[in-house]
Amino acid sequence: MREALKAMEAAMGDRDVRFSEEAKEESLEKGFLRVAREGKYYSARLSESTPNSCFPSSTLSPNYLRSPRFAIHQFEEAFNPPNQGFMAAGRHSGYRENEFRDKDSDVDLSRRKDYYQDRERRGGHDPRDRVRVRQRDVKEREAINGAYRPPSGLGNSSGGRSGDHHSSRSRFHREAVDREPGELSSGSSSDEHEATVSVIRDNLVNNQENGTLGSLNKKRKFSPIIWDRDDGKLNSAVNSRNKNGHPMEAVALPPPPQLPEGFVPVSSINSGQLTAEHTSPSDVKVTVDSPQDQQYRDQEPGQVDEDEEDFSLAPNISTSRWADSNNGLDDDETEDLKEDIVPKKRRNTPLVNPAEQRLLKVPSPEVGEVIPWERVEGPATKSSGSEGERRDTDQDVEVDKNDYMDVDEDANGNVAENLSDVYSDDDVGRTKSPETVQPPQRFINMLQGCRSVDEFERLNKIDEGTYGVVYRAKDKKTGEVVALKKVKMEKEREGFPLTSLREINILLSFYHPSIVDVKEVVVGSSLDSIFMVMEYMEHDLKGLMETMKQPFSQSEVKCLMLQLLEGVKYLHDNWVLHRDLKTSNLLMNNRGELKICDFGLARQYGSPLKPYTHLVVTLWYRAPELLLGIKEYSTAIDMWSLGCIMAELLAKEPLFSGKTELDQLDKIFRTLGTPNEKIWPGFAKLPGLKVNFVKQPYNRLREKFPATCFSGRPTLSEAGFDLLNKLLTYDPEKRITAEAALNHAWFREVPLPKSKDFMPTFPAQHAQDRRLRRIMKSPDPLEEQRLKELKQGELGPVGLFG
Ligand SMILES: Nc1ncnc2c1ncn2[C@@H]1O[C@H](COP(=O)(O)OP(=O)(O)OP(=O)(O)O)[C@@H](O)[C@H]1O
Repeated sequence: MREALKAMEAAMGDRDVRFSEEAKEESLEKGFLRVAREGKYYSARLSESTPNSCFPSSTLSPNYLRSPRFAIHQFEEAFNPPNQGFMAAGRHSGYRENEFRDKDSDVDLSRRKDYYQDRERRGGHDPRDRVRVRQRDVKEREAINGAYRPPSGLGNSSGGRSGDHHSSRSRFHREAVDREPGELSSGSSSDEHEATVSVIRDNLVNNQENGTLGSLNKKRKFSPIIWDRDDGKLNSAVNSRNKNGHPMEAVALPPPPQLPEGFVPVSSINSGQLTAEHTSPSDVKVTVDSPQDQQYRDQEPGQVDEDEEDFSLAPNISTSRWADSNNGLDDDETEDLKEDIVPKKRRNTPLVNPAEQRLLKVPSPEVGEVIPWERVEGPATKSSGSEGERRDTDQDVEVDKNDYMDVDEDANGNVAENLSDVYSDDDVGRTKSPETVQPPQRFINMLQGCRSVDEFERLNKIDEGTYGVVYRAKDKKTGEVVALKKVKMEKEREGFPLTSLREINILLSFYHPSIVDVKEVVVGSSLDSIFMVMEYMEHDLKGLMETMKQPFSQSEVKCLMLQLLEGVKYLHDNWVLHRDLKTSNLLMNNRGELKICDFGLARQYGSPLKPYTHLVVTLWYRAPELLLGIKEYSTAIDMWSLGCIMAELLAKEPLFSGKTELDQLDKIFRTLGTPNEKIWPGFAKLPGLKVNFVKQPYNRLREKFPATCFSGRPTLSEAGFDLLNKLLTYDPEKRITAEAALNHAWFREVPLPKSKDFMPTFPAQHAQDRRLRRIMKSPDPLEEQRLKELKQGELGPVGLFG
């Protein structure tokens, strides 16, 4: 650690940062350095002593330690207010004139110390203790419930009762709520398939006998939550675009976690070099009972819980890698700062393959220094991403001609590249060379600043969302076809929209094959027109499914879900919640690649931050805990969305298409059964549970996805249904994690996931404005609202690019 600190000093030496001995001691203890320079805060997390992120100091090599420095550059540039030239690289004088806070201290650790002492006095305890307690708890539970059984143990029904592991927790009574079946409600009709009680009962009994509803012990990600403080400020979280960008905290994240056993994601620029020693954010696990499908395991058909009052408190999970450090940041100023936290530049890699090592040997770019790609990689070793981009260009010409992409041509042209990057039928173990994917070229010319949007030729408008208008455009120099997302500024009175800053930062920072790549930021004629230059994707899944006659097959859904889960796992491993996963935010190209886009609502999680709004996630994909007003939520909200998406991919129609929040809940309850304290401890206390919802005691999801069917309904195997149930588990604590889902048996059974190369291709949608077309068809109230806004002409001046 000491060496690490020295290395950090050296790495940051040009910024004239000095750490006092005392500060070093503090840092060793807390794994966190905090620096105030020129009115801005920078934080570098050493992570060793932080819960959930232990890794040995040997990994804090100078290479690793470059990242705080990178991050500082990045944040300085990103948070230069627009009038100083947003993203105008090299304008370091900019922020000096815009100092948000003027702190003299170089290392701001004393408040943290005070905070801990204060906590101590108030009987609080170090969050790390909580981890230890939890870990002990895990062991105890494992002893009670038996050893961990992986998801492949489908059909095992002998797991612990869902309530068992809560038995030792404190108990409380909920207010009695008298409800009658069908009592609700929202006034909306249900689209459920009606089935007789006896059929349902038979199904349930059969399933139980078959063991399909049996409980499984599973490892559960010990996910951190967000602590709420202030209901009144909820809207500020939603409308945070109205805020000025605060000085940001550049946070060094630890190396990525170990991949699931036997699984090598498409993104494998990493290897297992560090995995044995590292702990990921998701590595602290608890054993819990299995999810949704077992929610009614102990419930006889027709039986409504009579012991609902006798339940246990849901655990207050509040441990995160950030919690320790952040607990020390207890003044408002710091809370503000934390609220606006964005992730630092980070790659999904412990950087071990030779190409990557070469890359690391190149010193980090200095201010004003241009580092051409060739200098890093050599001209012969372009990343597959770059190749992909070039292919995009070529293909797009093809698309323009006949509106179809030819996958064979593609494969012929790039066989080697593609073959290493797919889920082939005989390669379900997903082993692949770690050298297939390289990080993209994203060095910014610090002297010249951003390029102008004039360097692109507008081809057509693709879509328009809340925060941006997306165009298809061509780079005049390279001919490459890209997507340009113009940040909407018209409603901003106080500078650059924070949501866009977050999106730009996240997308510039992250690199993963399942996350849309932002190549650069360009400026329009006025400084307030900013464009993100993204790789162009021919489709979004929502639009695509609308054009399809048949739904995706199971093997195609598997291919898509694997990519989606990999992307979401990457986000969650990097402490980012997407918070708006839906089919229109999943892009697909005609190479069978799926990429997540729209990070406007994404944010970092895991700290005791300002309250998180529950008004995230488009209604149809919104988790029940959000619909019921919970504000302490975590990665599980994204996993629910994934359940809805999986069902939609299989059925080619949304699973729960509510018109209002109540209607949405009603639809969910009618399909999955009304939750109760037994299957979801804490349910009765949820803030939104003021309405008497329909009391539907059975999980009827299987009716929508039978194992066999001749009436055209989508079929789903037992394993597939098990995964779907686990994604759609009510209790967020029991909901499956991305990592566990990736290891699910469904992906290993026949039909195996389709290779990306053999995914179907579709006519490109670029000639149409996707959103307008979608709005015409979609009853999504949010979409309708947006259409209204569009019609009201709030779009600002129209130029070449809007
Ligand atoms: N890189 C891309 N390539 C092709 N199309 C894209 C790309 N990025 C976005 N789109 C299209 O533009 C649409 C809107 O993009 P995006 O969701 O990022 O905007 P938004 O304003 O944040 O939308 P929302 O209102 O859903 O929050 C997407 O649904 C997709 O159809």
